[in-house]
Amino acid sequence: MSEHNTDARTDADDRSTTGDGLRSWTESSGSGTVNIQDLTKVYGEGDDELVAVDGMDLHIEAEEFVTVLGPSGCGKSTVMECIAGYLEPTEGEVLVNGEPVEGPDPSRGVVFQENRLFPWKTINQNVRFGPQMRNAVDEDRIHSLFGQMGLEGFEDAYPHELSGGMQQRAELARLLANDPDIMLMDEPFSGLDAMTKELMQENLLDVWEDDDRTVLFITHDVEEAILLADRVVVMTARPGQVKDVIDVDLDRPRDTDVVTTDRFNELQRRASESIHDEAERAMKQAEGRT
Ligand SMILES: Nc1ncnc2c1ncn2[C@@H]1O[C@H](COP(=O)(O)OP(=O)(O)OP(=O)(O)O)[C@@H](O)[C@H]1O
Repeated sequence: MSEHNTDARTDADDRSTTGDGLRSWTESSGSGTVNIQDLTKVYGEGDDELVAVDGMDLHIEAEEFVTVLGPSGCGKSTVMECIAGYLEPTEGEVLVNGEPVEGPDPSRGVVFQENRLFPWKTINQNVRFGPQMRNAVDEDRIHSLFGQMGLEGFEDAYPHELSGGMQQRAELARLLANDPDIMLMDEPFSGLDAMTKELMQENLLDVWEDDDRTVLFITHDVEEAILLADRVVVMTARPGQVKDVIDVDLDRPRDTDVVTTDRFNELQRRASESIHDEAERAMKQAEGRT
């Protein structure tokens, strides 16, 4: 067992559950370590077998903001879905707070590029759906989330009545209503226009700086990866592994102006160089040349 894993088990000792096995509302903050250990995920069988991720190791500290960069098809979403508990690893394991992930849990909230709001429910109904299912609605919290996400006045709107940016704010509010320890974000802003994306990045940084949450954020955008992260993990082309980990030593709190600094540019260059060869390999794979 690795040193990191031992640390994570100590965190797990402090973890409490309610009678029905779900993390209780008040006890859910403060933890959120993730240990990915020798994770391999193979899809299909025989001639259709595809090794998406091969022996990946990564430790994420509680309250850390980690972004993941990698070429298309290198297994980023696969890794995230193993942490979320949507997928089972073929080999290896994912530990959260020292315990193996055995399925989805509200303490691990997921946001995708396309929001998963219920189209037939209002924004208010969507946001309170998770807590309602667990009999854990906190009216003050729901109310303050609407303020924090700039959704006041849109409580009774339906998702299709909102812009793409507003829908992603509602999606974030829906996620935060569950007070997750860990936020798993799979290219959440990639479908947004540049200005909305920048506002959402600032919004997310504010949310993260205010609360004690671990964030794993997948992106193809090198600038976004550095702007948000404590550490940028660069993955290899498929089968995915960790190629490089870049410590982002930029001051916090951060806003989008930081992208004009020399240090930002240095980090951006390093990340771009690191991903360049992998992107080429991924392109050859896609063209069937490897
Ligand atoms: N359910 C599945 N069945 C078979 N192959 C799959 C399945 N899901 C993903 N794959 C394949 O596994 C590989 C990794 O996919 P994954 O979506 O994890 O990559 P990614 O890095 O998130 O890609 P992208 O950046 O394009 O979103 C890809 O080649 C993909 O086609």
